[in-house]
Amino acid sequence: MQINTVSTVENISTEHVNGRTVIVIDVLRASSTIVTALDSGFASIIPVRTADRALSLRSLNTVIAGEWHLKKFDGFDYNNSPTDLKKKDHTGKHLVLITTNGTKAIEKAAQAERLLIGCFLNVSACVKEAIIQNSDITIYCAGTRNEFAFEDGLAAGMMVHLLKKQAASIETCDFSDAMEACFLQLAHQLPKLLFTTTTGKRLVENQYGEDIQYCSQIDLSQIVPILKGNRILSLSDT
Ligand SMILES: O=C(O)[C@H](CS(=O)(=O)O)OP(=O)(O)O
Repeated sequence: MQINTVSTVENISTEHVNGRTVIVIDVLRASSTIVTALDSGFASIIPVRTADRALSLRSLNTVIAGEWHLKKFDGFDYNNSPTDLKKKDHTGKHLVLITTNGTKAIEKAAQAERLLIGCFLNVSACVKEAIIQNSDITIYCAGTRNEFAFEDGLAAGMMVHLLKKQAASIETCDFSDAMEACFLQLAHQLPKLLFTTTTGKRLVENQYGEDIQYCSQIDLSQIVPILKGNRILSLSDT
């Protein structure tokens, strides 16, 4: 089994996607929001690319969330904030979501054999599920505004480490090994380290420090989100 880690949203190629299991990581915050939404009772997530498209899906059964460069769009119910979303019961509703990096990464990798969503919150469940299929795996870091995001690299490194421990025989790329080394060296500095990353600092400036603390929790959830058509569901519901 080959494991490749892709460092930014634009670095993905068809070779990284076709016939593979792709895990989209966007720790701060899209992946964490998606895991949290499914964990707290949303029936599905509908990722979209424009605010107009999101608003066109408004109905009694939808909740609309998202941001562009951290600012909530006019007319939306929520920012891309997992801790805000959790405050109210939306059981059975569908979350329409647009984010700066995460939903773009999901769209770019949509042709994967299986597309899973991962972050610290569901890291072990996600890795376990990725191994089952026995396909090659691409760990796809969404990053931030076309740049590498350290928090995504650390989560990728943890996944690589778990994969090495659990899969029978794997081959890793240099970037996967580098991220594993970073994770092993720095894991003890979580959650503090996430406050010092580029996205972490931006979130603090915008009063979203609570999200950083929340998103740094390891294995809070057993939910593994999977893309089915144009929706993201919990794998256990498919
Ligand atoms: O909403 C977020 O946390 C980020 C915003 S930023 O562009 O990275 O500052 O978007 P995401 O798509 O969740 O990475």
